[in-house]
Amino acid sequence: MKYKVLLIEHDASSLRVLKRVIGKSNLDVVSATTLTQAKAIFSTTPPEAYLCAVVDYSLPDAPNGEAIDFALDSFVPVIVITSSTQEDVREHILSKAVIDYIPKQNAQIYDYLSRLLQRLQKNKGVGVLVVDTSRRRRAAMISLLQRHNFDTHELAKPEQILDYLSTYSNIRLMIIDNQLGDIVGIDVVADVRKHFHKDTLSIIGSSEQQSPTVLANFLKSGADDYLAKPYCHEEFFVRVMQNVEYLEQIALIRKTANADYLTGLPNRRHFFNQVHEQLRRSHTKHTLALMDLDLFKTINDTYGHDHGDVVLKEFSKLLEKHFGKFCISRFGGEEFCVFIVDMDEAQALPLFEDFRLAVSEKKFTRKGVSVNCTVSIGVTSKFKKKVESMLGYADENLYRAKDAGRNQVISDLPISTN
Ligand SMILES: Nc1nc2c(ncn2[C@@H]2O[C@H](COP(=O)(O)OP(=O)(O)OP(=O)(O)O)[C@@H](O)[C@H]2O)c(=O)[nH]1
Repeated sequence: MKYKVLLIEHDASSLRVLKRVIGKSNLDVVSATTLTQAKAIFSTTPPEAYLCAVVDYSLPDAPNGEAIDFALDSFVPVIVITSSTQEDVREHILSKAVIDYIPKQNAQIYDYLSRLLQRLQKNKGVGVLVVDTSRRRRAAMISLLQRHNFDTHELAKPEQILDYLSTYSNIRLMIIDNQLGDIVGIDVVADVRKHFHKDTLSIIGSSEQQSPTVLANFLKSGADDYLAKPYCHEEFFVRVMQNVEYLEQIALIRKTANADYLTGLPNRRHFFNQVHEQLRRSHTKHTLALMDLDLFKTINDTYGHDHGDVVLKEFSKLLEKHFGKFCISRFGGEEFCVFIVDMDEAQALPLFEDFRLAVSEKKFTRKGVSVNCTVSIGVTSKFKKKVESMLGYADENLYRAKDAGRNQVISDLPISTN
């Protein structure tokens, strides 16, 4: 869903630049130059359609931040921009429940706004759990987090944390107080870390105790950061954002390391990690298939390497469509692999036969030129100690498929479709 941003700005040149910046963030801009105009436009759209409002503090018909109150009263989060450098204006803005305040000082503010808008969109999918026995302290944090569009969760007691984190898998950050009745937050963190790794969950410990050992013990027990109470809003957000962004960076690095550069499919190493993970849970029957595009060199030689790349990418999409719920991989070159858990080759063969047919019927088109391509598939359910042993058996069957004329599925079973 493409969100809207309500932009209320009187200055024409600033309006033009802001529209461009917001539009670049893949958001629809709804703009107004006065509060009156904004009210008229806003009355026709539900507030849920808006990611936020970007509001100039001083407008001709709203000189003292009245437009901020209008947006907040309409349940739209607000980013304020202002050319005023007066301290009392800054304090007035920050006394309201705004997302942020951006002074119109230099061109960097547009870059900052752009990053902020992207964050607000991403935050909608990021869960944050606040664990604190005090309803007032929880409410204060939840209110701050909601301004930044986080998906918020709260718990007054630590006993349910593990179940909670397992149920709500989008929770990326837990902020936990140290005084949890009879239980110490530091001990809870140590326990949570046995189940949730730092790469998937960040933890910020927090306390009203002014003791340096609390901070150190939180960090030694597995917390990533510490927030001393009382805290100022800016510090709270900086710590929250840094921890969330750290996890996103890790996820990005992991994704890059695990994926084949051309097709985006899992690479061989990641494929076997996934397969071993599945085998830990299931010990019944499995099927592995090795696939190799037929006479692919001819496609490269005839139509060029770029067209060959298109074939590989389109083939990968088809593979995902047919086998996306199983483990799949591009092993390299024009060789692919599929591992199906809890299914023997007799059950899996029709799936591979369907796929082989779909590939043979597909047109791989680049710049108006279409080519056909077929695939040979070797399938096995034979397993000797390690799953890697299946590769050898599948490879033998793949060789037989090539030898028998290509464009076919060969397994250890004598079946009619072969
Ligand atoms: N376009 C493109 N070609 C690749 C890529 N990786 C490997 N190839 C090419 O894939 C071709 C594989 O050719 P061969 O191993 O001779 O096999 P084949 O032509 O498919 O013949 P058979 O396997 O016997 O059916 C070679 O020409 C490689 O250069 C890639 O990422 N992109």
